[in-house]
Amino acid sequence: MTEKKRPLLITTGEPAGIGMDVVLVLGLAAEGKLQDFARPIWVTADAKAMQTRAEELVAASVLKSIPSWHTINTDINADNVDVNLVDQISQQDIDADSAFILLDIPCAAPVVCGQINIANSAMVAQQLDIAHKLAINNTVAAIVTGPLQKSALIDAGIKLLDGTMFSGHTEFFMQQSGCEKVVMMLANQAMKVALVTTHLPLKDIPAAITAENVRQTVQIVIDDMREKFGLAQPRILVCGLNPHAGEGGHLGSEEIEIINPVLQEFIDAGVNISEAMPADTLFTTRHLANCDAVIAMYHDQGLPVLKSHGFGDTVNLTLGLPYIRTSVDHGTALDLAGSGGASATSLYQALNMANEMADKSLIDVPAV
Ligand SMILES: NC(=O)c1ccc[n+]([C@@H]2O[C@H](COP(=O)([O-])OP(=O)(O)OC[C@H]3O[C@@H](n4cnc5c(N)ncnc54)[C@H](O)[C@@H]3O)[C@@H](O)[C@H]2O)c1
Ligand SMILES: N[C@H](C(=O)O)[C@H](O)COP(=O)(O)O
Repeated sequence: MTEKKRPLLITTGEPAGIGMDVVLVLGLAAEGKLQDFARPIWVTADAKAMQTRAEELVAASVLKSIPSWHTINTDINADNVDVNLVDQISQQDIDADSAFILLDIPCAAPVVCGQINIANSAMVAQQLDIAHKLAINNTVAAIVTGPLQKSALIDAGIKLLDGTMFSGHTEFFMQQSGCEKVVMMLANQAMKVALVTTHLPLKDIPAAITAENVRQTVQIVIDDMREKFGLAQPRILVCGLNPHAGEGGHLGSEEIEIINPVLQEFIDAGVNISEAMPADTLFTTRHLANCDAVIAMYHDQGLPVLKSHGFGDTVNLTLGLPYIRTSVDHGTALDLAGSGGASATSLYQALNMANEMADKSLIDVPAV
C-alpha cells in the first residue's frame, strides 16, 4: 500500500449547475491546481454528465483539453461503501496523471445545463450520503461541497433524517452525524462570520434565539477557532438581534433577557468576547480589525456583509462536526453552467482550507 494522505472528497452537487464546471477548471492537467494538495482528489458526479460538461467547456474555449480522470462505479447503497471503494480504488492501476477519481453516481434523467430536473435530486442527496459515510469512517480527510439547489431537493420530497424539510448541507451533515448543534461559518481574508441560526424563515428567528442555542454556538466557535484555526484565545464579537442591539430594551428585549446573560458567562470564564453589539457598528473596520470571528444571529445579518467583501473568494465551513467539511460560497449559478463563466476560486479556497485543516488533524493517518 502506498503511503499517501487521505483523499479530499468533492461533491459536485446539482448537475444542472456549475459544480462540475469548477471541478473541471481546477482539474485541467495544464493548470494542475488539484495537484497543489498532495492528496488524492475524489469527486462525486454522474460520469456521463461530467464528460459532456467537459466537452461543452472545451467548445466554449474555457478548457484547452479535457482533464483526465479515472471513473469508479459506486454502489452507494452498500453498507460498507467505504471499504468497497478503497478496495476498488487500490486494485486499479490509476494513471498518475489523473486529475481526480470520479465516483460515478448516475443521474435518473439527462442533464441539461441550467435546467433543474427534480428527477435528479435523489442523485444530489446520494452524493451527500456517500460523502458522510466516507468522512465519518475516516476514509476521506474532508468533504468539500459544491453547490446544490435547495428548492430542487425540497420539491422532490427529500427530507432530513428527522423528517423535516431539506434545508442545506449544514443541517444534513449535522443530523447524519448525530450532532445536536453545529455552526455555519463563512470565512475570507476580511472576516470570519459564524451564525447562531442557519436556514430559517425570518419570522422563526426570534424563537430560535434561545440561551442554549447561543451558548452552544459560542462554545463551538471557541473550540473550533482553537482546534481548526490554531487561535488559543480567539477575540469574538457578537451581534445583537435587534436594531441598536435593542437600544436598552426599547427596540427589543432578546439582548437583555437572553443573549447578554449567556455572553456574561463566557466573559466571567475569561473568554475574549463582547456583549451583544449593534450589528451595523460591529461590521465597521475599527471593530473588525480587532476581532478573529463575528457571531451573527441570522443568515442575512452576517453573510451579505461578508460576501460584499469577497464573494467568490470565501469558504463556507461547518464547525462542530466530527469531520472536516468546507464548501464553496456560491450557489448553483444556473445561468453560467456549461458557459465557462464560472470562477473556480471559491472551490480552490475551500479545498485549500480543508487540506490545511486535514494536515493539522491528528486523525490524518495514511490510507489508500
Ligand atoms: N453551497 C451551496 O450549496 C449553496 C450556496 C449558496 C446558494 N446555494 C443555492 O444556489 C441556488 C441559487 O442561488 P443564488 O442565485 O442566490 O446564488 P448563486 O451564487 O447561484 O448566483 C448568484 C450570482 O452570482 C453568480 N455566480 C455564482 N457563482 C459564481 C461563480 N463561481 N463564478 C462567477 N459567477 C458566479 C451567478 O451567475 C449569479 O449571477 C439556490 O438554490 C441556493 O439555495 C447553494
Ligand atoms: N448560506 C450558505 C452560503 O451562503 O454559502 C448556503 O446557503 C449553503 O448552505 P449549506 O452549506 O448549508 O448548504
